[in-house]
Amino acid sequence: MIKVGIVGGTGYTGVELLRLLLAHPRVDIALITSRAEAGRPVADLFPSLRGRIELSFSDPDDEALAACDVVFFATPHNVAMRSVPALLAAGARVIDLSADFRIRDAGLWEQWYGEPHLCPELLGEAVYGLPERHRETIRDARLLACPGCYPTAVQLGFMPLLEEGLIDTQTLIANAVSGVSGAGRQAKIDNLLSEVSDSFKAYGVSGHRHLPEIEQGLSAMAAQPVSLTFVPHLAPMIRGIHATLYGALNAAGRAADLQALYEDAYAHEPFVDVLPAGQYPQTRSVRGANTCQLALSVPQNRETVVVTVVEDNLVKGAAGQAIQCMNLMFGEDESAGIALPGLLP
Ligand SMILES: NC(=O)C1=CN([C@@H]2O[C@H](COP(=O)(O)OP(=O)(O)OC[C@H]3O[C@@H](n4cnc5c(N)ncnc54)[C@H](OP(=O)(O)O)[C@@H]3O)[C@@H](O)[C@H]2O)C=CC1
Ligand SMILES: CC(=O)N[C@@H](CCC(=O)OP(=O)(O)O)C(=O)O
Repeated sequence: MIKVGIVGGTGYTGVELLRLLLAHPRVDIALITSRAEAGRPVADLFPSLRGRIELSFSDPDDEALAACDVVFFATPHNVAMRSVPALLAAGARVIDLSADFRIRDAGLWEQWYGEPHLCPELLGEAVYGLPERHRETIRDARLLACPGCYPTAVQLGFMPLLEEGLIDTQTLIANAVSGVSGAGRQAKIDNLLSEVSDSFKAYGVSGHRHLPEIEQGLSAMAAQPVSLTFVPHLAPMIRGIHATLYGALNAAGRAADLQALYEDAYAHEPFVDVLPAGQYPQTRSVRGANTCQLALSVPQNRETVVVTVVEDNLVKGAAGQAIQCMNLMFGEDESAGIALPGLLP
């Protein structure tokens, strides 16, 4: 059995990890932390877990966490990097759902996250947890940096086009929409029901912290620097991300069978589903599932390709993808515990 610790068990991604890991055949959850709820039974805070878990929340404690085989950090950024060196030194492996180890350049990280990075020497070792791109290196990772929710959708959507060199790398556009759970579970006036319902807005247009992470990943796919216009939006739904991606096709792209390209590229991926031509993915279809669904469209002028992508931000965008990586790291079936259909048809 894999002995698991979760830091940040009361947040949205933390409880999603719990929901999925409790159904995992090879996982034993040893520790779940919360500073605010220390001592309280987990099932008392989350009644959906009644009868499924006996543990109570505990205060984060690196010594206790170090006895786990793997520790998940479902915490805001600037938290995991305080504990990771000690946990790795003690032999534990770490899967960080936050942004602490996603950007390889410490200076760029500090520019976007506004604090000095506490262990820049580990940035080169951290493996970016996008299995569709880094499956083999994930297997050997001690330190796994889970991609952000928007970055997962945008990178999976553009990947085959960039790897094959079929679009202009300087004019990429991603319009992406998130449900409110993407902002976390802590109380914020902006996220009140009365603020977000019956409303739709863009935010972070002049610069969102996911931009450098996405450009880093896309540039590696294209083997040259890419430039992306990234516009995130908030929609009145709880879960889900919908991204609409635009790429200007070059001559090779205009001549290619893009539907076949995507179907072939993702044919053996358990969690990427390319829809038949003419269909468009909906967030409701992947709610609760570790699935990224996408569709290709080429408007009649054949100048631009449009890729529409959906995922559940808390599953393929966070906890599900983290477990997919854990399965790879521990030699388990990649789909163990996460082979779930969406909650709605
Ligand atoms: N929500 C989403 O859709 C996604 C989120 N992520 C990332 O995952 C991480 C968690 O997100 P989310 O679950 O939404 O966050 P939440 O705000 O919902 O939960 C944060 C959790 O972290 C704990 N925590 C906060 N500060 C500390 C600290 N200093 N030390 C230890 N524990 C702490 C909190 O509990 P307590 O304060 O009681 O200790 C709480 O359990 C973030 O980095 C986020 O960016 C990634 C992809 C998608
Ligand atoms: C709706 C909303 O506010 N979303 C968050 C991003 C989601 C998130 O948690 O960021 P990571 O994926 O990097 O962890 C935001 O825009 O900051």
